[in-house]
Amino acid sequence: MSAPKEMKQLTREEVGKHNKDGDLWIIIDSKVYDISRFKNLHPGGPSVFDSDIAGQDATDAFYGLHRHEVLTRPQYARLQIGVIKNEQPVLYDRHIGEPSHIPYAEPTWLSQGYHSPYYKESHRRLQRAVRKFVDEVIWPDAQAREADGKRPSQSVFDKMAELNMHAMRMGPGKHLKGLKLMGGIVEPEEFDYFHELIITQEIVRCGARGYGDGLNAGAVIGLPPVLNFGSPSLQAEVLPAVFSGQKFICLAISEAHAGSDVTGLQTTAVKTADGKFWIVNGTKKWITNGTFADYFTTGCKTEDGFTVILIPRTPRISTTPIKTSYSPAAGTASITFDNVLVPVENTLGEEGMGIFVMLSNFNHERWVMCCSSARSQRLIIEECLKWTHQRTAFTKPLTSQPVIRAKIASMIARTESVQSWLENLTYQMCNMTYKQQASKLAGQLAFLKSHSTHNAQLTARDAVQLFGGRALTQSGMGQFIEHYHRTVPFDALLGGAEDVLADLGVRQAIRSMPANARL
Ligand code: HEM
Repeated sequence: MSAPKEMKQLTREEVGKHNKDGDLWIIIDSKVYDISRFKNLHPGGPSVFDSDIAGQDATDAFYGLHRHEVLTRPQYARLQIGVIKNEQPVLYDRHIGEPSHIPYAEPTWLSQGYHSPYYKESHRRLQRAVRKFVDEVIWPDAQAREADGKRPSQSVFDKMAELNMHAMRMGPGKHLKGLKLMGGIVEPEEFDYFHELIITQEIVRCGARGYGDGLNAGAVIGLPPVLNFGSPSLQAEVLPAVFSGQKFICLAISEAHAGSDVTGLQTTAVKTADGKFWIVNGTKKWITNGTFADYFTTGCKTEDGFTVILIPRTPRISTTPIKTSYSPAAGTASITFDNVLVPVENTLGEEGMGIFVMLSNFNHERWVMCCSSARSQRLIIEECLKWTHQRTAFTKPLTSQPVIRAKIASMIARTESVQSWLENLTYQMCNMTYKQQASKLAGQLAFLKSHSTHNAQLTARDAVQLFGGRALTQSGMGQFIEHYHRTVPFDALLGGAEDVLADLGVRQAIRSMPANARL
């Protein structure tokens, strides 16, 4: 952060002399800016500089109205002409690759001076490496693509592939065997659900929901059926293609006609007379990554019921982008299958048993969503704490108002409860077989997902109250709040609607009631 060498060393008295139109300097965090010409171009208007800040220290005035990032944009950074002699800049927004020092901006296990029984040294190594990678490679692409709506850059997929991140996002399992994970800092055999949680939570820190989904969310939900039910030859073709970031896959279940009610689906798969191919016809809707997917893990109505089939892209499949409230970077699509021929070997699981293929992945999918939700709530807390700390109203920082502090208290309590429950359940997953997870954790994870997304929406609402009008604009101080508030309702729907999941949790509990229990 030190000033470039050619910067003038100035005293505050010298700066103070440049305090009029045509010769106007200000100090922000010990850096001196010449705004003589910029004044009339200033997006906030020229009049703000006519006040007593001309030639003076405008640090507090600046941070009450702008994000730090404004000063790092090249067109504004070059307004800096000097530094104040014997002073150093002390303000920053984020240190690349470093943990945040804002209270509650990190889970306790990453906060200085706290302890956790869950995370081993390999988790900490992975977290540090992924944090750096996300800050340096993913974060800038996330901000740019969320804004321009293009899909995540292929260079990001490629770099993730080099580190085998796409494979790690599928969780622990034999698909990791022999792979060099994150440059070799974690052994495939020791990779567990906490490692996976770390990767998911680190990526979510980008605060770009559409981009986050664009970054292979389709594989997170669409590849497990291939991993668990695909034939060896199908796996040999599809897994390396997806793990190397060269091919993309999506889960194509929901339709305009039906979503969770799979019996209502109208996409049909009928066998050819020789029994060698399926002929697939129908439409799908809201399919994440659908616009650029090469493979479609597709729910079809077949003679025996509901069957899941892996359909490679052909010219007889058309995918059209759907405009949603988040960025088109997610590749959300409507899909039409028009007499698409698919080899029967591409059937995932048994014919007519597609529901088991889908059910088998629900727990993991919901757990991934809880990881994301817990971390994105924390990002909002960090934004809110910074804002209410630096913003002055009625001559005092916003944090001096009890109503503001009460909102922050609720946000923190909600987020910490989600993360703690999540870590508990992750620990259970690490110590249970898949079958045990299915019977013991379906209810717990349904509850946690419902609890997470309910809390997330309360936090989004509270954050809007704290940021006021700035929570409604897509740039400026409240840009992450606006984004979060706009996109967070998705989380309460995907992978099971909030109320339905809460009900599922209770129904599971009732099923486990001992027959002889009485008050
Ligand atoms: C080098 C110094 C400055 C630069 C480069 C700068 C740049 C900007 C930019 C880019 C915006 C658009 C909103 C955003 O992107 O956040 C903005 C808005 C604004 N600026 Fe500045 N600014 C500077 C100094 C100041 C100072 C010292 C004040 C106040 C005393 C000020 C008052 C405002 C106001 C009131 C707005 C409108 C904010 C809103 O609508 O939320 N600016 N400025």
